[in-house]
Amino acid sequence: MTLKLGVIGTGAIGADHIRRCMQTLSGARVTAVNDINAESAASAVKSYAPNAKVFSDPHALIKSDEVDAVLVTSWGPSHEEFVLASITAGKYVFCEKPLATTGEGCRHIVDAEMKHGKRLVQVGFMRPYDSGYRALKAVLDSGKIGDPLMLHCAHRNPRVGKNYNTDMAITDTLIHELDVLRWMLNDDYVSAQVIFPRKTPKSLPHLRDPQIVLLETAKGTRIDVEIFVNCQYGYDIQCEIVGELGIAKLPEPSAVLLRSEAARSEEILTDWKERFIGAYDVELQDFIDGVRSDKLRGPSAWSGYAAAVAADVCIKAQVSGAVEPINLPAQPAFYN
Ligand SMILES: NC(=O)C1=CN([C@@H]2O[C@H](COP(=O)(O)OP(=O)(O)OC[C@H]3O[C@@H](n4cnc5c(N)ncnc54)[C@H](O)[C@@H]3O)[C@@H](O)[C@H]2O)C=CC1
Ligand SMILES: O=C1[C@@H](O)[C@H](O)[C@@H](O)[C@H](O)[C@H]1O
Repeated sequence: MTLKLGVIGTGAIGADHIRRCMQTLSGARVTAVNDINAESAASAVKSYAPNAKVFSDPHALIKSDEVDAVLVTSWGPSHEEFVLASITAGKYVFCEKPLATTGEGCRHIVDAEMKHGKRLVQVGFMRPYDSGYRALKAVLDSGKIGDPLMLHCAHRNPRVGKNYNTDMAITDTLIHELDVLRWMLNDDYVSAQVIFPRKTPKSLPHLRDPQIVLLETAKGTRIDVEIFVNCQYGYDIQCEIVGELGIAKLPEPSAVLLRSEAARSEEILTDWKERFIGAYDVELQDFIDGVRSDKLRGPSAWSGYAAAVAADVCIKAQVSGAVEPINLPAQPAFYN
């Protein structure tokens, strides 16, 4: 049976997910959409899902018989409400990151899901599905570089819009590293510090950019992550693991090596949509397959909660400048 999907939020990633569900993936189709901006919903439907019904009320969409499972791709602050409503309706829900903008908000979802008694939530952390990160983890797990001692990471966007603020460097951008590095290392964070280097003149007055986040894990691995969202030159994701016996680096996306005008060059991507296109395809196919087989396998609400707890502390550390402790409760057996 083809899964009927309802999508809440038809902006950049919502429209892209509708396109991939309708044109690339198998086993599902988009039957319903909602956006507070009716023009955005109408435009997404026209482009990718002409037979989908446009709902003016997101809660009516969630409850509708025309929807078997929900994709939440609206702005971060609205996620908690829609995920909780999906759990109440007993429907599977894929929620883009962040699961909620605070640890407390994520905890409400974890508690509601455990009370329901079955996993219903998958978080849109796509990096564990990325072939490069998977290859890097395979090398680490093989023991070839020994135990990880230090990680040097960078998350660079060419530029951001005027609504992006200093907190969002953590809740919207660093949140990807907070998830994927925890998965990569199979370890939890115990402290965080945030340092602000000289500010780029390309940033807006209200935004501190770049930032360096220093993390420490329970096993003692030290991580530095540069967040630089007005770097101008491209969309660039770096991750280097320094181990006891060697170094392993995230592969660069494949690109043609060009020899031209007395220079050797390779194109750098400029957009997350292209950089992680394969990972988004695989994560959503995994969600669709998980729902159809009544068992989700992707990043859980607990992963969303763990990342949000660390993000809360990073935001505190932005203000204090101090090394702040991170205390994540033990993972409930429900999520093992
Ligand atoms: N996994 C990833 O790499 C990415 C994840 N995202 C996440 O996806 C979410 C959406 O991001 P974008 O598509 O870039 O933003 P966007 O601003 O392009 O689109 C968001 C859409 O949600 C709608 N919306 C906002 N509040 C709503 C509400 N209460 N009810 C219904 N519709 C509502 C807006 O009108 C807009 O059309 C964010 O949580 C963001 O962090 C975004 C980009 C990449
Ligand atoms: O999730 C994403 C955006 O929401 C976020 O704003 C960007 O910084 C990230 O690179 C992108 O992957």
